[in-house]
Amino acid sequence: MDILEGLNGPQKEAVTTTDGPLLIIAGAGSGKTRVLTHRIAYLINVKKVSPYNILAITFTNKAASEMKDRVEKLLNASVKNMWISTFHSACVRILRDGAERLGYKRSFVIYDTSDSISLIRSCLKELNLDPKYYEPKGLLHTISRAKDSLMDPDTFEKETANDFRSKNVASIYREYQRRLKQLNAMDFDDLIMKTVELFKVHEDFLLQYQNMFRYILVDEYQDTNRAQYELIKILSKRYNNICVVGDDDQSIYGFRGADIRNILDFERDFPNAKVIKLEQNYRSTQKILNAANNLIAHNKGRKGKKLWTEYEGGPDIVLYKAEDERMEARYVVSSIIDLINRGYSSSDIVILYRTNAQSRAFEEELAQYQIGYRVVGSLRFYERKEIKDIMSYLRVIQDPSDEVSLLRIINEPSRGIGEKTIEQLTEYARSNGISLYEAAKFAGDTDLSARQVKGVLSFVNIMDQLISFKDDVSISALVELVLQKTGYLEILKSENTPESESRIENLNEFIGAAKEFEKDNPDLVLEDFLANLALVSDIDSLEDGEGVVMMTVHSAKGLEFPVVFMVGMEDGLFPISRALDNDEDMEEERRLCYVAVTRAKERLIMTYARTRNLYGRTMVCIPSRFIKEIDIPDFAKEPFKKRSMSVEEPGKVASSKEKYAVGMKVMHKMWGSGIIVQVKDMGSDKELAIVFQSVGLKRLSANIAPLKVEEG
Ligand SMILES: Nc1ncnc2c1ncn2[C@@H]1O[C@H](COP(=O)(O)OP(=O)(O)OP(=O)(O)O)[C@@H](O)[C@H]1O
Ligand SMILES: [Mg+2]
Repeated sequence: MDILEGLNGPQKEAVTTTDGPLLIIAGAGSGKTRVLTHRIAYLINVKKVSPYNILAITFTNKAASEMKDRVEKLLNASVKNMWISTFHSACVRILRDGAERLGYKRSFVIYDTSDSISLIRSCLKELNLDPKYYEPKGLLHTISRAKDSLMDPDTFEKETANDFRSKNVASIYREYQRRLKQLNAMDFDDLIMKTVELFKVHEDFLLQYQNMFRYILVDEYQDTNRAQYELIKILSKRYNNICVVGDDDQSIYGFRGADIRNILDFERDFPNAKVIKLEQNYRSTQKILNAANNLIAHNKGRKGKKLWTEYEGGPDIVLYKAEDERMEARYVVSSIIDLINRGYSSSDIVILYRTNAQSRAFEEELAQYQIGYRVVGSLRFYERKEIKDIMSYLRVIQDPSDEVSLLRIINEPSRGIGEKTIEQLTEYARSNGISLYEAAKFAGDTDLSARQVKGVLSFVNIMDQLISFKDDVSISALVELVLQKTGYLEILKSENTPESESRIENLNEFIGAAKEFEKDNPDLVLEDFLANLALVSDIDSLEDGEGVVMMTVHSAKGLEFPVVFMVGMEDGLFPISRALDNDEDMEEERRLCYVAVTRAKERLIMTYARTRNLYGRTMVCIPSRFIKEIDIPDFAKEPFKKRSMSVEEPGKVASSKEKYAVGMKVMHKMWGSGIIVQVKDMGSDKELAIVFQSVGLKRLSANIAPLKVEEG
């Protein structure tokens, strides 16, 4: 197979310009990733470069394995051992080889976030600092940013430590690094920083790798941080065959230390760099590209470029205004049902949102119609740690003998109730034939130390209090009380990291879910609420490649879908509120929106709500400024065929099978009310798939089922 086949002129040039520095700066969907894969194949097949002399870097493991697949197809040979990987996995491989030179053992361990946090805790103890004022997660975040810009503890101290607190932070960083090394461990950020250090200190080692990686390729270059940039700069110094592809308009990781200067300054740092622009887009319709071009034109400081395509026409972009977030979810899901009926498969469709907490409304609505979905890059709402924790609290309040739930929360947040304590309590419970919760009340009668007893009793105290509130306050108020009385919320607040912020958002969203439930079911109690949650959270997991995809815009980078829903298009949500008074953040939000728009191949549907309950608050919303900037004169107002809701009077028997359509509400004699989700032609009859509130999905014959059409 000819490797240059299926490439346009500039793409061919990019593939065949193999020597010297090359910057391919091009808009979304213009074939950058495709150029990289063809370039690898070209180097190997035509230039006879050994696969071992190539290093290709992508942003995620998924992207790396996709790139391998594509190269294998082009070459018709296996590339299993090739260095096509993320920055982190490439560095692990290099460090396994050279870590001994830095005083680590070959077998160094890699610490994940939770390991790192417990280590920071222990450093605080060592330094006699109070974790209340030096919150471990916040510290880790600070240390991580320092490592992103290659600041070791000394540099960090010199450059930032100018008051009492920051001096202490520098000491914590120093102690943390000392302990890591002592433990023969590296955290994620060390992987990059230590590799750079290794190369800087050991020239012979560097030379060995420079000779090995004669050709270096980097995808999504706009999102590299300083440390990663230094790494590729130092590696490519000898042969200078470095090809980076990126799109300054898609730089969206500034908050994680990605440095847009890396792309804007490439030509300065690599003199003689050749620059190739790709402008033809092969992904999207012209209508979608117009939207993307209009939007991004509002950013200053960019290397201006405009996308075009031969794919004229295509369906109009849809803008839908919903009354509130539940109507928004309902609209999106009924549109999805319509699209599926028109032949799209559910995995062609993605719902993109700005923050994870937004997924809940869609998850619930999709579950109701039994449409499979996957939440990518994060957990489903009800699988998230903080949500499981709060649900466990509620379960224990409902039924203190629920041991599984009790064990989940007895030391969450940490109250010094460790494994040993729990073991002893369990034993006491078993030998006295009582529940673990009962046993906890008698902690004083066990062999536990005074300190342990105190911890256990204070937990029981809080829980007893909460249990006594159960019947007197609403469910949502109870949830708030749990978060307050247990200190759960306070601890998250003091962490003050993007992660803890998102946990708080999710918890507030959970309060919102409880409020919704109360409003809809004023007579129901905690037990019913929990039963209802069990239903929503218990959906079978899907095979890979099935189901509607849901994810944040951040995780959609590099991907493409025939149908894209962009939901929650409101000022304060997208763009996110903190960007409203900060120009730099606003430009990053706009790039993020550009990423979202350019994921769409055929259809783009944007929705916003007039009012929104999010994070447990009701807000009156203003449509996103990005909608105006996208500036489409003719948004389709009624995107999907208006469903023939009912031509009959409400409640009248639908006698003709023609009367049924997807989305109709019907009333069944036995099963009560339901909604038609599919109509299949069966010759003279039709098969109706209906989701009933009482019994779930049923398939019925239109001719004989005892149905009445309800008012839409
Ligand atoms: N010359 C071409 N002929 C036909 N299809 C092409 C061509 N170049 C790219 N494509 C197709 O266009 C789509 C977008 O390509 P690709 O993902 O490589 O773009 P990209 O520039 O990496 O996009 P992003 O900026 O979103 O990462 C893919 O489906 C790809 O197969
Ligand atoms: Mg790409």
